Amino acid sequence: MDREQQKRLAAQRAAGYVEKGSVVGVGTGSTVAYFIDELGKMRDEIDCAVSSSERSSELLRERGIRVVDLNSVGTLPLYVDGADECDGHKRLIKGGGAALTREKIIAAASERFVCMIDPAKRVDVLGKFPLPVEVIPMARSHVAREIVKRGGQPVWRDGTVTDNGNWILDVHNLSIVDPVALEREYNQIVGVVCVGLFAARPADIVLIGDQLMA
Ligand SMILES: O=C(CO)[C@H](O)[C@H](O)COP(=O)(O)O
Repeated sequence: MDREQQKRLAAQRAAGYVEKGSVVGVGTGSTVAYFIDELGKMRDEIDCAVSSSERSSELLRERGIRVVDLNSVGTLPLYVDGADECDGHKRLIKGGGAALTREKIIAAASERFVCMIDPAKRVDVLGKFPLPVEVIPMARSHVAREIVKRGGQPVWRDGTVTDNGNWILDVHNLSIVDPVALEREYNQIVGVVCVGLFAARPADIVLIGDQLMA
């Protein structure tokens, strides 16, 4: 089975976690696009969605799903998103699609975070996928120097502007032994808006294709 089929299977299984009449938190990316297809089929059964990106909002509206602001709903019962890497503790690297900040906010505001991946993204140690860090544009060089001091190799994702008007540094050469500590450490660099490590708040449920990760 190819990766796209695995993503679609994960999205179909994730749709089983959506409760009738509820507000659904929706992530960003190609796997989430399959999930939005599934949500479209259930649009009369759900209330509305909170979206992590302009891209996902557009897809949701195209399928007749109302998109509302997180401030108007408070705590969400469910957030469904993809990831770039996932370790055995359901800790993630996210942000390949540059939506990490809104994704992390919605994950934090959700009671249950269901993450959908294909088998290639399951790793023992996070860090092979370059770690995305969203930065305030004027702080790009400062943050990059601070990351180099900490052993990382930051590369500016030139040309990418996030939905929040910020820039992305992708940090290469990491083998993340303690993801919670690294998330905390990078969060403390002035000018960092968000680190694409979801370790302090990992996923609750990980679907690898249609299989539940133990
Ligand atoms: O974090 C993300 C976007 O910021 C995505 O969830 C991540 O990049 C995975 O994307 P895809 O499902 O296209 O492989």
